[in-house]
Amino acid sequence: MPQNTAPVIAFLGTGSMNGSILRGVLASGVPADRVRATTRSADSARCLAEETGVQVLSSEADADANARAVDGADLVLLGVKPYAILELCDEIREALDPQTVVVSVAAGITLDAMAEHLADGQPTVRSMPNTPSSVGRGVVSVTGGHHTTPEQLAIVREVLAQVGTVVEVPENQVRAVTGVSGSGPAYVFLLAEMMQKAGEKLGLDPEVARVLAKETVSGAGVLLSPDDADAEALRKAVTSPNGTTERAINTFLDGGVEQLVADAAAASANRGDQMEEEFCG
Ligand SMILES: NC(=O)C1=CN([C@@H]2O[C@H](COP(=O)(O)OP(=O)(O)OC[C@H]3O[C@@H](n4cnc5c(N)ncnc54)[C@H](O)[C@@H]3O)[C@@H](O)[C@H]2O)C=CC1
Ligand SMILES: O=C(O)[C@@H]1CCC=N1
Repeated sequence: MPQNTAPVIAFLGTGSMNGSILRGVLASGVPADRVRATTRSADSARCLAEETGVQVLSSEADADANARAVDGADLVLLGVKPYAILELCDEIREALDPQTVVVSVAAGITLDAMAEHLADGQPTVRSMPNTPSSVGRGVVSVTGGHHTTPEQLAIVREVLAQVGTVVEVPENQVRAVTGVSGSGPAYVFLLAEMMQKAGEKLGLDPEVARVLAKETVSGAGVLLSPDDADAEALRKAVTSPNGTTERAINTFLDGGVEQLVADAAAASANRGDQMEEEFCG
């Protein structure tokens, strides 16, 4: 993305997820002066500003912080917790330019609910990103709202492409995206935690077990990185007939791991549905 034409982006609520996208956007070469951010506390605003060089306003220190941050922005990324998204829409509604595209990264908040809390005709996008965005290896879905033009959606896609792979899905599939990739990094980290514990049980020093587990998961991730990489083929390359890995894989499969992963993804998706009912009515 050419630096002088980069859209001005405001990140409202810059914690784990919006912070990951912010760091990824900056790492891709978007200049810090094209970006603003808000957090709740003055301390976190100061830390983030020092780390990134971006102007960060605190909503605790300045009640107008969010409204001020969206002034002149082309894109606004809403990154507060789901229960607070619609309140934040109310807060910034009058300060938004009619052309500004409002992108929510929240689970369980629908495009219709956002539209009800913004001015008529305000362009909106619902997205479901994940935290590897901070290292440019995120994967994120986008769904355009009723008033979002293809050109506006293309700009959002272009910005998010700086932090990873972008897919477009209909809104009724965001629940499935959440179950696979939104929550997904946590599944992989859980596996790494369990591999470390297993190593300790097998008698390894905890630090050695930590390094083995962490490097195995991250190294396997690198092998899976090329576009044409195939998880099944990579697994088979480790699995010698009647060897050690075959015994381990069969232990996973006999223990019902496939059903367990499907159940976990469905539980995440179903919680997204529940949140829609709780917060969007
Ligand atoms: N953490 C993740 O891996 C993912 C999170 N999400 C979505 O991202 C959103 C945020 O989640 P996290 O980043 O995990 O939460 P978080 O708690 O780390 O971040 C929320 C941030 O919002 C700030 N904040 C709260 N109220 C504010 C206000 N009125 N004005 C300005 N800043 C305010 C907080 O200080 C905090 O920095 C949620 O809606 C979640 O559904 C989506 C995909 C993945
Ligand atoms: O746990 C959550 O609700 C958020 C949404 C997807 C990942 N983290």
